[in-house]
Amino acid sequence: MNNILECRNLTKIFGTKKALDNVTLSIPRGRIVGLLGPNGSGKTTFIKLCNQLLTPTSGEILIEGKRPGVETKKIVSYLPEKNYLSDWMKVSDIIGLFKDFYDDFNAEKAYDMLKSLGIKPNDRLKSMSKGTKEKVQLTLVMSREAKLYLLDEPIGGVDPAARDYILDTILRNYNENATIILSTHLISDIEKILDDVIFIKGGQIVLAKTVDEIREETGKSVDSLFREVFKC
Ligand SMILES: Nc1ncnc2c1ncn2[C@@H]1O[C@H](COP(=O)(O)OP(=O)(O)OP(=O)(O)O)[C@@H](O)[C@H]1O
Repeated sequence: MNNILECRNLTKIFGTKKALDNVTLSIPRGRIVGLLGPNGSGKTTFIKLCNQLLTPTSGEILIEGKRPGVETKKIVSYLPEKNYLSDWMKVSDIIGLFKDFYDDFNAEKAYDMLKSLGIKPNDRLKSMSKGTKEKVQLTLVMSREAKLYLLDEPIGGVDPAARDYILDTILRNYNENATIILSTHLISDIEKILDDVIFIKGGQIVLAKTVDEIREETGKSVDSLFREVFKC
């Protein structure tokens, strides 16, 4: 099976709001995919459906051929848009927690990455800035040897100087057979690491191409094309 994720006619309706509207997609292994769209376009809804935090109104998602559930959670590493770690915890406590929870968690890798970001095992979350907490959370998620990483706004709260460093860290630490799907508004920062992009608007996919195709066909960067497609 070449695709790590497939969804067919996926629809999610909240009350009268169609957050996702008949989305059909295939995402291959070994790709870094940007899920890009304006506020309220359905990015978080899609990522939550992949993690079984929401259930589809109709249609289906298959991850390695299986519907989201206990089995898929073993191979999916998920970074939610909000910080869910308790403030009283030390970095070493959180690493212990991840080790207990996930068989594929590599604690040595996590400690190495955190060290290079200047974060110590005894540091407590409550003493950290929002951006530093985000770095900790992203490091933990990327320290799993997962097959699919779902990152919802991974660098939103991190200062511009640290963004490149974090993106390099992601690239250096992920296995090339795995796939990363990340949602972001910070397209110009992130486009250099992307293989593919998906533009989503009003819950519908309006474009799904490789970054090379976009550059060859339009002569534009992903950021410029995004600004054109989503001009207010
Ligand atoms: N629990 C909910 N109840 C009602 N409506 C919701 C709920 N969750 C999302 N929506 C609506 O569904 C649509 C898609 O929301 P979603 O959070 O997926 O967008 P997004 O692309 O992630 O936005 P942002 O970039 O602002 O984070 C929005 O119109 C939102 O208001």
